[in-house]
Formats: sequence, C-alpha cells, structure tokens
Amino acid sequence: MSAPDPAAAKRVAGYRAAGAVCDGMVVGLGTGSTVFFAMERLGERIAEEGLSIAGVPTSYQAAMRARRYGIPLTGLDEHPELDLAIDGADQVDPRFRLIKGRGAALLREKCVCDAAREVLIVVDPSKMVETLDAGVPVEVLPFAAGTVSRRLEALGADPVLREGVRKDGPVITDNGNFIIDCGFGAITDPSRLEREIISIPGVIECGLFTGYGEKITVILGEEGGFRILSPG
Ligand SMILES: O=C(CO)[C@H](O)[C@H](O)COP(=O)(O)O
Repeated sequence: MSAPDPAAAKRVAGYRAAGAVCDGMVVGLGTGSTVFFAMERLGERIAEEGLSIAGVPTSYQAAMRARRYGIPLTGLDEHPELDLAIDGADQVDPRFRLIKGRGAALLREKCVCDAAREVLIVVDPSKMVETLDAGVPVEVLPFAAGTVSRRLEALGADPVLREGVRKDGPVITDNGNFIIDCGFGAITDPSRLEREIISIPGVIECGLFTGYGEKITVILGEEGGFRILSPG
C-alpha cells in the first residue's frame, strides 16, 4: 500500500472550499499550502466562469499568491465583515478549536477569522487530533520578548524564539514582531490557555483559536475525496 499523500489531500480540500465561493463574495484568504490550492482553483474559476470576488489576504505571501492567480484584493478597512474565510490549520480538535501559526501569519489570520461570517478550515487528515498538543506560536512585541518568555514559562511552556531560515536571527513577522514557539504538551483547557497567553503584556496574539467553533466548517481532504465536518 502506498503512503498517504498529504499534498493530494490538501488539494482536494482546497478545491472543495473554492467551490463554496459565490459570485460577489468578499473572502478572507489564509496562508499555507492547503489554502493556496483553494486560491489556485479560485483563479481558475475567475478565468473560466468570470467569477467576481475580492480577497483579503492574511500575509504578504497570500497577497503574492492571490495576485499570481488573478484574485482581486481588498482589505478589512473596506470590508470589516467578510462573507467567508478560507484558511488552514496545524491542528483541529473535535470542538473545532485550532492551533495555527506555523507560517507566522496567525495575527492577521485571527483578524480575518473574527471578521468572517463563516470560516472554512481546509486540512488533511494529519491535522485532526483528539487533544491539541502541538506547539503554540505566540506573536510578541520584540521589546518585551524577554519578559513575555518568563511569563510563558510560568504558564508551563518551554518558549523558543523562532529563528529564520536563510536569514540570521529571529523571524520577523509581516507585522514587525517576533514569534515565540511554546510547547505545552497536551492542552487540557485550550480556551483558558488562550486567555492567559493573550493577557500577558507584550503578547500581540497567539495561535490558539478557541472561540470560533460555531462558525467553522472543516473540509477534510483525503486522497480519494473529502468530508465536510460541521460544528456540534
Ligand atoms: O496557520 C497557518 C499559517 O500561519 C497555516 O494555515 C497552517 O500552518 C497550515 O498550513 P498548511 O496548509 O501549509 O499545512
């Protein structure tokens, strides 16, 4: 039996999400390999069907991809309420609480998730877990990285400043901040942990998304098809 192909599953999920977009919608565009498949398909629909939409990108990378695929862009100032957002995730639990931020786009991703009436989370099966236990990325004001790290340690984390790849020193986010990655082990109360992290002075945002389960639909791509998982 051949090994599962995450890229094939991601493509199925992304393409299915793009199929849910209707003419005239303003759509939040997440960051990451799965949502980029959705953007690829949206680009095809714009070219083939004349689909008319505008996208709100969550990172420079998402904006660059959108331009490549011919998706017109707008912002939250023009559209503080979005019809839909499409985004990926690093982990999803049965109550649709998420860990996001592998790509360091979590701050704008949370703004877009919050602004959207409906959110499609596109994932491959490796992302579905019973208990969230991946590292939680925390976006931090550089000035306060030291004090924030101490406070995160007091919450039980092992904070590690994220380093650049092909760039010396820390990753600088699209918003000019640092990312501190925090392993907590199995997270028994993700909502409480999210509240505790974001209440630390100097923390801009964290990658726990625990308050959006009601408006999230998960599109779980598999090699041979997909499953739509609804809240509740
Ligand atoms: O949160 C994210 C970026 O900050 C991504 O959505 C998440 O990491 C999933 O990425 P991929 O679809 O490439 O697995």
